[in-house]
Amino acid sequence: MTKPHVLLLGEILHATAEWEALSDVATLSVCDSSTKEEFIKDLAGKFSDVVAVYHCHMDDAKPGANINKELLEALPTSLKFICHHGAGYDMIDVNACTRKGVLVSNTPGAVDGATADVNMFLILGALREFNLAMTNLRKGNWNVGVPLSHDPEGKVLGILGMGGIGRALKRRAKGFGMITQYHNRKPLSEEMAAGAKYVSFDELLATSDVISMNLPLNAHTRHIINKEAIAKMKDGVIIVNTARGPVIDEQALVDALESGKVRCAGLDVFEAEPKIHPGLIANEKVILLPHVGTATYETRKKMEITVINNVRSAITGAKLLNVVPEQIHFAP
Ligand SMILES: O=CC(=O)O
Repeated sequence: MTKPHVLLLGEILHATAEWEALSDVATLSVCDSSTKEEFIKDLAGKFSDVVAVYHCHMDDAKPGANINKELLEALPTSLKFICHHGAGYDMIDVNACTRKGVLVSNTPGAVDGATADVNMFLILGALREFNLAMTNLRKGNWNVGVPLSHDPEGKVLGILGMGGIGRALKRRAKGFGMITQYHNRKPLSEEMAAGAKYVSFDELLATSDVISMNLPLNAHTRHIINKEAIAKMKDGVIIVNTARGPVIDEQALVDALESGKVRCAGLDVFEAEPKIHPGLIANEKVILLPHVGTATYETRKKMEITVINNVRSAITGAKLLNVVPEQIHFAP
């Protein structure tokens, strides 16, 4: 009996043994199409019986990087599962997948600790304006002109999007004496909220000293932080983002940093990464990282194993372990 065909779009760097072990239940292929055109041809040829795809977050130019309506039209009708490596899956058009009967999984949980660590680093770095101090030292100016900054202790942290990363951040922030409030579409159970207060979106904006972006990017959250939202915030607020760049209107943030309305920001993600708004680069107070939230050996391996477990479950049990929330109601 022929085994179901699984296609890897991207690469596996850590869980190679676990990937190879999948060959006990599947025929494994690695996408070697060098252009998008060649990939479309291969989808009608050597990949025409693929049942599940292991999908990585790749440069937009790479074949298969974006699973949009156009690519979904070209994907074989045998395809039933897309198992994405990453918590954020904004490069996959989930509604179009649903219409085609394709289920999508991501890697929640695996990313939480590492991303929350980076998030906490950005909060501390922004509150303490460490980028300015570090730049000053490298310029040979020691601490001359480095202003006093602010403690985390007693500050109100407003988490927008209290999923796994938001909750892991709350635990870390508690250790620094911060008081957490959050906004989600729905309040969490008391156990999951673990003492964090549920507030409306506007209340979170108006009463937080630090606002942390921990929500997925979709049509509802794109530019959720814009000029109007920033106007509702406290003067001198801190904004940090480890989620996705486009949840913030970057131009509005740059303007607010220039006016002092936003005292400082800590950003791991950008609206058009890897391009960064020159107003962010020029502002030495702002702490910037090149999208490294999950970039540790341990976490990347956990993420790869999570994807492989989803592929295995898809192939052997026709269901995904981590189906994305949009599909949870009709997934088996
Ligand atoms: O950006 C990282 C992820 O989506 O996991």
